[in-house]
Amino acid sequence: MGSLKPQKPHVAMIPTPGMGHLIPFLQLAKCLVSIHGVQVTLFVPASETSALQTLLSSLHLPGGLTLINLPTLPISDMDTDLPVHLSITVRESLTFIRSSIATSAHPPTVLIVDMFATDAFDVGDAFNMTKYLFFTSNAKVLTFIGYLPRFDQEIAGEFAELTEPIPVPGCKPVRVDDLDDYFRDRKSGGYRFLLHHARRFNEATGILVNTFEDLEPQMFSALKDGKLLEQIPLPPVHAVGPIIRNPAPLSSENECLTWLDKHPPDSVLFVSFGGGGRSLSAEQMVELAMGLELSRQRFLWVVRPPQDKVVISANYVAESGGPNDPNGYLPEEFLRRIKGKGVGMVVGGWAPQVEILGHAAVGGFLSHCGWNSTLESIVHGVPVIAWPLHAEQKMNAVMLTEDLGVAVRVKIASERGGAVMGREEIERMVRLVMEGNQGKALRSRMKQLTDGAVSSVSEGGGGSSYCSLAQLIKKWKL
Ligand SMILES: O=c1ccn([C@@H]2O[C@H](COP(=O)(O)OP(=O)(O)O[C@H]3O[C@H](CO)[C@@H](O)[C@H](O)[C@H]3O)[C@@H](O)[C@H]2O)c(=O)[nH]1
Repeated sequence: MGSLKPQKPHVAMIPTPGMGHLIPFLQLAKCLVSIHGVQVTLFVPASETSALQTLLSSLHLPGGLTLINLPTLPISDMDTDLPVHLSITVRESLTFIRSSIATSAHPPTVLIVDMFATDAFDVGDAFNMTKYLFFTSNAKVLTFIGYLPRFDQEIAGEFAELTEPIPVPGCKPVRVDDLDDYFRDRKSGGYRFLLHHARRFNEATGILVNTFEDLEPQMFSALKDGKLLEQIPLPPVHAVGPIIRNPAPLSSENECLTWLDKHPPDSVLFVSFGGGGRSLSAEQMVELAMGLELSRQRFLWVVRPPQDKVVISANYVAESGGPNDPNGYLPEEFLRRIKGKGVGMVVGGWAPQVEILGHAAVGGFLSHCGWNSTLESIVHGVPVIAWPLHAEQKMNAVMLTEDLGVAVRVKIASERGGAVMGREEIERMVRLVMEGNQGKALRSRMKQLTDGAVSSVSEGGGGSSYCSLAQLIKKWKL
């Protein structure tokens, strides 16, 4: 595990697979090493995805950060609910992690795990480590999940039968429609695993959250008030964000960035549904394509194969998990037209999202509201069209639209995949954000959040997130 100066705290970090969890873990690790002088060993989940390989190969690892690749696991018949998949992957890796720590010349004394990796607390206990959780979403979602064990005991039937929103202490009540589908069945694997981890949250000495206090001021004043913690058994919560990937030096060879260079400020809508957890149906993708075209706004769309397999026409079959080539699942005439007019660009697979959002030409983001994407749009001052798909994304969309006023949201029926959102409605939302006064108002509110985000992590300005992390590390050095 490399050499370790005795005075440096050594931290082991255990993320779960999936770019939305791995990217903030890698970034926190880099920040602990480069800014705070901590030694970090991070266990990288096994994954063959090209996105992960690209990310890892582009990383400039600072001395003091060691990555250990976890072995690929022979897991078959995996439940499709994400919490199950992530949790089992961690459980199956614990023997490897345990022996890796046992044979380390300078064993880590602090353990930081993902919200779906609380089973790794057993390893922390075995080596007498101080245990923390790094929660890769926001404080509101953390509080909701922290409250779940108690609420689970209090309700009798299914969540879907509740006639009122869920009254979570310290936050605005949460509507059942804004929860992931596995909340509709309390016996589902997704629900049971989430509850299992929530019950273990308070084994941690503290929880680091990828947010900043000025973004969720009411939440943090409630969390600092002892009364909330009497109702929700959470350990101390520390806002340490926004922790997002640093932009790489702009590459003149990247086709997305060179295309953006040709367009005026705030004139391009960026469209992306995240790191690959879910995608739209084939039918919905065609409506989105047509809606974008009808809006007459410029767009840059990162497309992924549709969720389902649908025959759209005699020569066009959209197939789930198919290759990342948009020609395979978007109508040929659409691709030809937008290329001819130069109004849009469609790329398959993975794009440099942070660099794109930081480009002056980008003036709006149609997003699934994954928390990393949300933080990246806040840091770069880009207003959002919220199109949440699963996990806690609907709660994030509520925060962006109802609490912060920096987004508009698509019709909820289409988020569930139960109804297809038509091209005219999509056209209307795109125009709302990209044209006129409403778009300007959203953009100007977003820029105010940008200022708060940047100052919270500033070292010189004594930002709140910078100081929270520095204080924790001081304790680890004792
Ligand atoms: O083409 C792409 C697509 C994604 N990204 C990056 O990948 C990350 C994606 O993270 P996120 O926006 O959070 O989406 P998911 O991958 O869907 O994230 C999962 O994890 C998040 C953090 O817990 C949750 O908020 C989400 O709901 C959950 O789906 C971001 O940093 C993006 O910049 C790229 O760089 N290029």
